[in-house]
Amino acid sequence: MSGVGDAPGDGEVVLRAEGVGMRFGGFAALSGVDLTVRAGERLGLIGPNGSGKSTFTNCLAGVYPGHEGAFAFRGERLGKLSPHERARRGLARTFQLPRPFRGLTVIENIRVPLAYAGRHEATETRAMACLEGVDLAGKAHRLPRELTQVELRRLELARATALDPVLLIADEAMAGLSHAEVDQILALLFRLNEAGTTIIMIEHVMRAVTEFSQRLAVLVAGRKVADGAPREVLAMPAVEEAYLGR
Ligand SMILES: Nc1ncnc2c1ncn2[C@@H]1O[C@H](COP(=O)(O)OP(=O)(O)OP(=O)(O)O)[C@@H](O)[C@H]1O
Repeated sequence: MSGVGDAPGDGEVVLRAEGVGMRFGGFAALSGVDLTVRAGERLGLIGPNGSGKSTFTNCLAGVYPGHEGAFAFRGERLGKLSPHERARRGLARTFQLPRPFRGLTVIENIRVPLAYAGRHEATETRAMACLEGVDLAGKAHRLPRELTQVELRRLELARATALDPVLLIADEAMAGLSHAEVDQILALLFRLNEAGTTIIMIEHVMRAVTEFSQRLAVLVAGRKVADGAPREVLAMPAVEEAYLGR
């Protein structure tokens, strides 16, 4: 399958994963995964529970430096770069369970990553702009425990995108949200993508992932079994079987 379909497929390659694998003890959670992502793309990375999506994300983010294979990000081999060094190069992720600093206000939660990255210039203004981008400016001085679930997801997105990442991996940003809340997060992700951020969406909410993605890559039991235009991928027997558990 060609992969990129009629998406902006001729853009610069932002990410190239080659033969990525990860073992936990004797168990291969991920095996031989190749993936190419181009600038501006909206890619859905799907697969049943336990198929390796988060493991792939953790390998890419630098959490598992002992993985097999290699990543090149904007042409640079990531090698043993730490998660922090990868973030500085424009790689961002959200976590399945938002992890705000519970003792800090909403705006302080954004100022911390900005300061950590050495962006001391006007961090207050920049942090407020980030919150405006996710419609949370009105809650800037609240504590995370005062936020609703969808507001926490929006804060997580603001935290992840405060440094203007080149590539954002949104890992189950919509789990447990209502239909209307899923639409809120989708709208934010579309907005980020329109502003130039390449996005990999890892999601079980199929309505959202099919609406969002120009391309789908499917993992089953740690291997990539499909990669291409959503309609074609979802019609593939291997994908149907994986989802129907046959
Ligand atoms: N730190 C770990 N130690 C041992 N096994 C792990 C570890 N992390 C993941 N696994 C196993 O690796 C496999 C892939 O897990 P992973 O979390 O990557 O799947 P996933 O596709 O993200 O699942 P989900 O959709 O449920 O989040 C699973 O069998 C999981 O139990």
